[in-house]
Amino acid sequence: MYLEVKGLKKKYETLVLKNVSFKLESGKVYSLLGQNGAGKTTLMKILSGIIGYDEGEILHSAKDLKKITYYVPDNPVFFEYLTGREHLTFICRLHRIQINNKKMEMFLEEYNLSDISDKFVVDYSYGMRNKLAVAMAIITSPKILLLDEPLASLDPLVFNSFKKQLIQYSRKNNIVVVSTHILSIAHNISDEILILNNGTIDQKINDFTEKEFKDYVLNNI
Ligand SMILES: Nc1ncnc2c1ncn2[C@@H]1O[C@H](COP(=O)(O)OP(=O)(O)OP(=O)(O)O)[C@@H](O)[C@H]1O
Repeated sequence: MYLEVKGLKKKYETLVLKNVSFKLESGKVYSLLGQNGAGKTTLMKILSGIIGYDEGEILHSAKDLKKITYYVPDNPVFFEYLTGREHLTFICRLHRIQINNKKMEMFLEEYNLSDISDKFVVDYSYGMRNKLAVAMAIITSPKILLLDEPLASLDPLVFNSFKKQLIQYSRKNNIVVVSTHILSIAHNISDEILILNNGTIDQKINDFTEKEFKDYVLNNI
């Protein structure tokens, strides 16, 4: 699976994306970085087909990009009085995915959700909600997983297991894009970085040390 964006433009009242070009390949995690209002959410919504764009091209090897892409927003919405397990079952039904009890238990175990799976979401912390939102995406096996600031609220232990899971997921021939403001997370998790600045993208392989990474991003953001 590959995806190439060429000369993408998106205008609201002002031109937010002026000339955005980059390439994504299966098997990699990408961090999407940029100042508040740079256009990260706009770009993710365009990639997932939620909103359109004004000019440019999105080239890809998929039959239907919308069907293989899953966007997790920064403020996911839940049914407060359904449990985590019920949300996962619901999303599987919506995507016509068969999942038996044994598989569901394995999935809950793998994503460290067993303890909270039978609680109502109304009782979840912010971090738990983010975990559930990402699990709901992963259980549908999207080839392109777009995560809008999902990691900020996770404690270091949960973050570490989360990081492993996202990297593992990408290595199964999938693309993972994570938007974040936390540079140590971006450095830790990504194979490549996409810096959105002034409506264009700078794409770089992440072979930086953490200090080099921070210096580079801060000078180019
Ligand atoms: N539906 C909309 N109508 C008009 N303007 C919009 C709309 N959505 C976003 N914008 C504007 O587009 C710009 C980019 O917003 P976007 O949410 O994509 O940025 P972002 O990089 O995700 O920001 P943040 O890091 O703060 O989440 C902002 O100036 C925002 O006000």
